[in-house]
Amino acid sequence: MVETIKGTIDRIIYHNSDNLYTIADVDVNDILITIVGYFENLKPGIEIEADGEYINHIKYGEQFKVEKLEIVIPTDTDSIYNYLKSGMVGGIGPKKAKEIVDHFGDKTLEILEKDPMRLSEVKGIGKKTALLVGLEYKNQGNMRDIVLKLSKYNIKPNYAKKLYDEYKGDTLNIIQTNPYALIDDVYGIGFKRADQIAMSVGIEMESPYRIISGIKYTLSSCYRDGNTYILKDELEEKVAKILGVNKDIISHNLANLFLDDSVILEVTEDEERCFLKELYECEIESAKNLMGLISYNEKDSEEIDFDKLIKKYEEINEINLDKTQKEAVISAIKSKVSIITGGPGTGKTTIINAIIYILGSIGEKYTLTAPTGRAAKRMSESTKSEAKTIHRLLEYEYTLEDDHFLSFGKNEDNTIDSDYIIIDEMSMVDISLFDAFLKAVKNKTSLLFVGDIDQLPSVGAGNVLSDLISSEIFPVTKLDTIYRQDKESLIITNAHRINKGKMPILKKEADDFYFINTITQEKIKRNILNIVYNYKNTPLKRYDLLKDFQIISPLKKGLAGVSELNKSVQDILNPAHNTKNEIQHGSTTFRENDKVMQIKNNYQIKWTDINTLKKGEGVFNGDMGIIKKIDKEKQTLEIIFDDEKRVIYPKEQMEELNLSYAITVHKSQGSEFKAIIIPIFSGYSGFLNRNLLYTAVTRAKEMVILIGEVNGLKSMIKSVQKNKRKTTLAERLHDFL
Ligand SMILES: Nc1ncnc2c1ncn2[C@@H]1O[C@H](COP(=O)(O)OP(=O)(O)OP(=O)(O)O)[C@@H](O)[C@H]1O
Repeated sequence: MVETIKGTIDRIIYHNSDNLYTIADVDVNDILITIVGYFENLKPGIEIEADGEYINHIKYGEQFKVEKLEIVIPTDTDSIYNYLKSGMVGGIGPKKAKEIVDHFGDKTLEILEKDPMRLSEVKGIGKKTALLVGLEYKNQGNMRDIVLKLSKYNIKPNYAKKLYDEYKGDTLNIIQTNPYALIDDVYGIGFKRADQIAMSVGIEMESPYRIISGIKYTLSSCYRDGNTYILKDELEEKVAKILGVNKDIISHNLANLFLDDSVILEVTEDEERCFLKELYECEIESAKNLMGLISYNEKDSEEIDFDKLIKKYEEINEINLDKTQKEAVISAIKSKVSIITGGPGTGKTTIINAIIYILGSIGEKYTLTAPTGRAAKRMSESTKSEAKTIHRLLEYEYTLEDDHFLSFGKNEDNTIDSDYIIIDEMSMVDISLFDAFLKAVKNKTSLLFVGDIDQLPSVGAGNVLSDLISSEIFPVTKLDTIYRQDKESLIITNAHRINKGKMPILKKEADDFYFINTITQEKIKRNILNIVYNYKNTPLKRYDLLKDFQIISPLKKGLAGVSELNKSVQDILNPAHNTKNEIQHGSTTFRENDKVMQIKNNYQIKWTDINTLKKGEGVFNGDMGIIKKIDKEKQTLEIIFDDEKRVIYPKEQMEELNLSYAITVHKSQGSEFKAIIIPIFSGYSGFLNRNLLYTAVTRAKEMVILIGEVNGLKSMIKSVQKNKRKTTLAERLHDFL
């Protein structure tokens, strides 16, 4: 039965600022009643009136479940003072509250609402503060109103708050006319969520907003799978299925998108392709710029005495480059654009070092770069020369004004000053970054792309390294002699075996490659947890499990997927303790000393180098760090990334973080760890393939432990992910030949 209670908030027992779930005690005529519901900004001392029902909670007893809550605007000066001093209106604390109420008496709230500038009559309040307080007061009233109205459309308060923050007074109007606008405007709202809202608001199934949004959503999911285009027929079918409408309606709306150029249709002899405009342009521009580069002028390398320089390099480094390696060095220096690909331990780094030695000797200015922070760091260490991430090399900037726009300081008008640029880990470079990079390359500059073609392709769209090789336009050296191969070390031997489709060798005496045979995800998980728990009695004993060790799982979900493993391993490696602060975020508990990973690029977040105190911006997808401190009051996390960058995460940014005791293979690309555990599963045909296993195994420097099913291992090794991505870079390069 719905009842109404009226009283004063006595204390807030719990408040989750994420979803606004709140538990509070309310003093109703001297009796404390516990209310639960979703509220923004309740403070002790505030008077409320709430409609709801009494429920019996198994653990907490009787509670009042609130359906509707209104803050009673006080009228007498004491109540107004209590209301203001509670901090309800940002910018006014207890002292100011008293001064304001003393000055305006029972007219205070009227002044706040209608003529806030008069607040500056109070000593110590300037015009600016008066304006800000007035705006805040107005904002709160509007927000309460809108949050309430949105709840009718089943929009929870946490979303309602995000919407209000974005649209303010226009919120209702936008929700009722085109909720699909939310997808672009409000972080965290995707097509599915917007569509649910649209349906509850009563938007027509066949509304053009809905169809067009569905088309764009489907195109972007094809882009997320790595393709740069999708066949028209396939697109129409997919959209029709997702939206539950007739395919003809999709064709009709798609035609309009072709007309305004936001989707590009390309008809070839055998295909009708649909592209998102940006990706279409990226592939064409990249091809044009790259071909422009090689046509600019041939390099004059006649004068270089390669034999002498290579010999010298060999003497200094006490190494003899083999024939292929020497040819790779010479070809790389002679060519405007060239490629070196090879698996682990085949000499890629050795060749890069030889090349930069020669470039240094002949006085050419070279630049080293790699797609991720970790890969760039490794490149710096192995070459003893500075290597930057491609983003940093391009001097990325992120502007808030222009709709969260990422731009690069280095571009066609301000090119990179270098004679020779080497990109390592090229398999991770996607078409958008490649396009931005090529725009910033001078005509005189030569390029060398180094990578391992058998690794998983880039997370973003495109298949750049593979397309460059298959175009057969640039000199390519494929390294296949394995040099780093200690007698008893099996990691590299086995990585190459896996890559060739053979089962790994499992020798008793080898102490760096283990396979623990077990079936079912439950047992796999139990085995992993056992090893972590008893690691002092296992071969992992020589490692620091926070720094040197990584669990790399092919799956996100499931018992032995990343999410579950993270929770369980956290309990073992960093259990709760009264000396360690914690913060709850969604279903994740972040605790001091936890290992975490940034899961999306954030170009703006500020960091301070803990050694040099240098300041900078940007933490990127895949960066890992440790939570050093949690400020429970301010609800912030202090994280140190890569032992050097200190970053403070406010509550709303925590959705960009995951625990990272376990990470996916995709997130592990470009990183290396001393010891890793990989769970091996059966099933998921196609997804669990050879490249995935190969990429995971090659992340380990000293020890690999595979745990799972032999049949799963066999089928992964058998399953080859043949270049399934739909991309056109190779074709475009030929168009410009
Ligand atoms: N021609 C050679 N003769 C002897 N040793 C070599 C030769 N080429 C490379 N090596 C050695 O093999 C090891 C692996 O080489 P390098 O690190 O260059 O390979 P890589 O392809 O970069 O491997 P990874 O991708 O695993 O880092 C190094 O210790 C290197 O000194």
